[in-house]
Amino acid sequence: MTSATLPLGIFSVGDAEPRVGTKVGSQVLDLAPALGDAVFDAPTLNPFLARGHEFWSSTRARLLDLVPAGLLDRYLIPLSDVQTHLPIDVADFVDFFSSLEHASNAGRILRPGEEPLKPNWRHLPVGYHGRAGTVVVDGTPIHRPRGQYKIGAGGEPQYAPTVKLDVEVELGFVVGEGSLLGSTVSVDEFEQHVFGAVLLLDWSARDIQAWEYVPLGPFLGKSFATTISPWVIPLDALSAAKIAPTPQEPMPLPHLQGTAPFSYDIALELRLNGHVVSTPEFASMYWTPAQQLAHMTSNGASLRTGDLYGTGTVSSWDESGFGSFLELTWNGERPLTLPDGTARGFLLDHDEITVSATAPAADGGLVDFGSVCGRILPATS
Ligand SMILES: O=C(O)/C=C/C(=O)CC(=O)CC(=O)O
Ligand SMILES: [Ca+2]
Ligand SMILES: [Mg+2]
Repeated sequence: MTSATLPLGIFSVGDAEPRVGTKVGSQVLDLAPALGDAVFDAPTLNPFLARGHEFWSSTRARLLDLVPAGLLDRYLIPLSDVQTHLPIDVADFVDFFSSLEHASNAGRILRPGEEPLKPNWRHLPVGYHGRAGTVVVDGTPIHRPRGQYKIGAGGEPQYAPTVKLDVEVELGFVVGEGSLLGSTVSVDEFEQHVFGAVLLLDWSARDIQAWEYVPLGPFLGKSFATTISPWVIPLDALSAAKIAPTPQEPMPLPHLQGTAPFSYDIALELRLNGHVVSTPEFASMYWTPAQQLAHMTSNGASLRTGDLYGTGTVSSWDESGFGSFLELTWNGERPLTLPDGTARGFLLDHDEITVSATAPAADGGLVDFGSVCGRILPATS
């Protein structure tokens, strides 16, 4: 792992107020005193994010000079002594649906006999607006949601705890610099507006979702919680992970094209109760994060500091990289057998989901995204 990633997050020690830090190996650098700037003496990254791209890059350049030289060592705190917090005050939350493999698999599972992809899918990155206020940080317990759903095709709807609790493996992108209402943001302006990336768990209740969303997008089937990792990886740390995007056919309309399009080579790992159940590859995503940003603003909707967008489930054509239990168990019909001998359709109470990721770093090492974890608690009464 490289120590040059310098991800940003919010930490606290004991009863002290949360503030901005960067992770350096197994330590956290306390940025407000280390850099002498009150923008880091804040309980979220938003004030820092709002300062814009040039400030993010100059801060990173300063740290890359000072940290390896040992000049800030007195501001380092062992990670084991700190608590991490939700890194951003999430302004708006959007979730895309941009993996060809996931969209095709989900279509086959949920709408057998129909064309798996809707006619618009290859023309625009399909997405929906999620619930910003229920984005939580790594480690926050997830209560099994209740909702309305039908048991079996002919059954009556009932209001009960979900029996099809799922999770989707995603990346989340964090907007730093906003845009004006009525203006659009082009594919080429992505790095100007987006500060960095997090790991994202899109908790999904498939029975609630199936009953409520046709023909609209997901609502209560997904709005009960979304978990993100505590450390935001700056795009500047991912320069060596840039790759050519997946070829697109047909060619997207001009407003979804860039002059030098790119995606990222990021290897994800999904674990259930400590057992690796799949290893999705972000490189296979059809729509890029820059195209998603351009699409999101293509009607003149403005960006705000703290906007978060999920890329959509990262998946594959075979089970080695399936990014949801919907796919891994084919809607519960083919339960997984775990190494501990237990079988799993959808998630059970007390199950623990962990996602981690790495990407190539400029120094030949790896960028460590760290991990994001959520444990299922029984439904509250
Ligand atoms: O195909 C469907 O009906 C539903 C798919 C999803 O729930 C996926 C979703 O949230 C978007 C994504 O993460 O790819
Ligand atoms: Ca999703
Ligand atoms: Mg969700």
